[in-house]
Amino acid sequence: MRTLRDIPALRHALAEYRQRGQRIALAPTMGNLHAGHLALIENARQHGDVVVSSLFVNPMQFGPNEDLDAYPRTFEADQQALEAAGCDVLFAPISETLYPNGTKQQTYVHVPSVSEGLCGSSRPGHFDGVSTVVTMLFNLVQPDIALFGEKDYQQLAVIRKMVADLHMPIEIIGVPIVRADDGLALSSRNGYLSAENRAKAPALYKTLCDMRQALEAGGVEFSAHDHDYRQQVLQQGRQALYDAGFELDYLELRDRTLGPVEPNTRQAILLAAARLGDTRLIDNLDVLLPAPTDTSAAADTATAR
Ligand SMILES: Nc1ncnc2c1ncn2[C@@H]1O[C@H](COP(=O)(O)OP(=O)(O)OP(=O)(O)O)[C@@H](O)[C@H]1O
Ligand SMILES: CC(C)(CO)[C@@H](O)C(=O)[O-]
Ligand code: BAL
Repeated sequence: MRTLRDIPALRHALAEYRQRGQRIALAPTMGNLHAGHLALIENARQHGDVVVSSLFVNPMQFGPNEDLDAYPRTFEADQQALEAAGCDVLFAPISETLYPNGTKQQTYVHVPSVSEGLCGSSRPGHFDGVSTVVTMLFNLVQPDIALFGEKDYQQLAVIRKMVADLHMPIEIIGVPIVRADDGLALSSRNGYLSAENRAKAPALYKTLCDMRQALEAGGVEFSAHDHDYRQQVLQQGRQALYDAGFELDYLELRDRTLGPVEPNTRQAILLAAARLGDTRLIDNLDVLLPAPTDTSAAADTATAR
């Protein structure tokens, strides 16, 4: 694996692969790698001929009171893990390489609508930082394919929209969430959890699983497609997280494009962000809502009886 820190070396190395007609797959990361990141590399190997990963803790996507300085940096271990996983090129720039004029005067990419609400509300400006640095990485690497984890579901949706709106010739692949044995979604920030909070953390996924079951099955008095029933399940989920010791940022049910759930929506997704102490965790789970009751058919049946 080649580790490259500057732009000319990266461009030179990638031009060689491109000249040979090899398809380049890019997996961007912020380092402190775990099995979730390695699943991106594994998928990149399946979809491309050359695997490029980037490791950059992007200052532009951190808010002023967030954990930029505390973010775990484990470069040597990450390098070894990437090499063992079959990565061909690691691009690990320093901040001045990507932001020679700092981040304040930086031209930025804003993806409207899908970057608003959810994490966009809790972390103002976060997705502008993500779309901007991902655009830079796309311009520098010019990958054929890029891989992102479904754990950061809104981020994936923002990148898909940016790529579509700006006609970037890149196939975006979402990789399913890799979880610990107890269900907790792997995340670099899990390392911030105290032993006590790590023991509480799986309640986030468990709550989503309980809610999925309730939403898919419906209630005794309600059709599972009933708006009030869904609100009741969401309220119970919020209470369950509160009881488990979480402070909730959001817990929402959306359609899979992150639009609102409409009466005929079936493919939905539960999304949550919640804090245990200072640690902010995110998770999501897909839900297949039952088909709406066909009232005209029900009325016909009733008349027939
Ligand atoms: N558990 C996971 N399963 C699948 N993909 C993941 C998982 N965790 C992270 N990823 C993906 O890896 C890529 C890099 O993410 P990042 O380096 O921010 O790691 P992270 O563990 O999500 O860190 P953080 O705690 O900062 O959110 C992103 O596309 C992200 O969605
Ligand atoms: C996509 C990304 C590498 C951009 O900094 C980051 O947001 C992440 O690690 O998910
Ligand atoms: N995994 C998304 C990067 C971030 O939280 O800043």
